[in-house]
Amino acid sequence: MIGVLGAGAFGTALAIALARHGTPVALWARDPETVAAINHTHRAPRLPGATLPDTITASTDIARVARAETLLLATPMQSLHAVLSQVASPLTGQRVVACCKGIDVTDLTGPTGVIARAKPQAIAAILTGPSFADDIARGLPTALTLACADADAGWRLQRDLSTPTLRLYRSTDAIGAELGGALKNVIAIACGACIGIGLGDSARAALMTRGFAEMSRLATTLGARANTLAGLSGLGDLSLTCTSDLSRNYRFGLALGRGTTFDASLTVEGVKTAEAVTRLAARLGLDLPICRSVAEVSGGTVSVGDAITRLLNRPLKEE
Ligand SMILES: NC(=O)C1=CN([C@@H]2O[C@H](COP(=O)(O)OP(=O)(O)OC[C@H]3O[C@@H](n4cnc5c(N)ncnc54)[C@H](O)[C@@H]3O)[C@@H](O)[C@H]2O)C=CC1
Ligand SMILES: O=C(CO)COP(=O)(O)O
Repeated sequence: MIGVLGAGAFGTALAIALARHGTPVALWARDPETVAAINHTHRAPRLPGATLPDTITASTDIARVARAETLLLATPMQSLHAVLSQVASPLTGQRVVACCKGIDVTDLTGPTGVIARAKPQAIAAILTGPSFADDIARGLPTALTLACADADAGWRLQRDLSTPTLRLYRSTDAIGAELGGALKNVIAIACGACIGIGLGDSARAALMTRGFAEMSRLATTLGARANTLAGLSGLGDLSLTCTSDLSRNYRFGLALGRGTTFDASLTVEGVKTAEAVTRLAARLGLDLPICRSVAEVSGGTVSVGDAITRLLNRPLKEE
């Protein structure tokens, strides 16, 4: 039995993939309507079109779901600490796998840091990489990074969570994997804004490349390995998110660039992450101009046009 906290698009998609492969899944959702839809109609409101296997059972009882030996956390990043706080158990020795992407604006740590703070006796891991929930739910081939500082636990998680179409690569660099997944969303917003305002594909390629340099600068300063950033969780997810209209972060950026409105009910992790990154960079004395621009434009203090002018007018540098 695997427990999944969060019945949004990603939590539901992972539940479907695991259940199809023969693993029973208990899914926690906070609202009873979602639970009823899953249990009675095998449909999930956040993943329309998908039919859920009947070995997925949903519940509003977080304590029951949290008893599973392996727990996947699939709520948005900024709610992760609050959700873990609702679990009374210390989760001692249980494998707790964050499936969200971002940096907590309160304590400026990634998902495994939040798990360590809330449940220090749990084994924290992260599952991240290029993967749209719809693709996973449809059973299309997907490759992700499963990172856990505890190598033995990571090996077991890789074995238990891989399926014939969900291919997990193992790493012990949880910091690198979670920072790659968090930061690519910020760069995707920048790329969306660049395309939205009409700067074209060459400018987007420049932003992706210089954005990757910022991702690597921050992540390696915080202890990540450079080759983790070059893997699925970093470069892999950056490529997907900065180029696909299916990405909410990219589409949010497009709306900023076009000056149009964006559906506020959608999860856009890059906004808060840009804010957290800007504060982290100031604390660490790092220059991350693209991330800072995304924070300012998303926060409404600078226009897309002014941010671009400022980026282009920076002193010339060595690559
Ligand atoms: N949708 C996708 O394709 C992918 C999403 N992710 C990551 O998964 C995480 C979740 O994203 P999605 O599932 O797409 O979001 P979503 O917007 O589809 O669903 C979020 C779910 O979390 C619930 N939720 C929100 N705040 C909550 C709180 N305070 N307490 C309890 N539940 C709460 C909502 O009710 C909703 O069911 C994000 O960090 C995202 O970056 C990762 C890979 C792919
Ligand atoms: O993380 C994702 C793909 O790997 C999903 O991207 P969005 O959150 O931008 O939709």
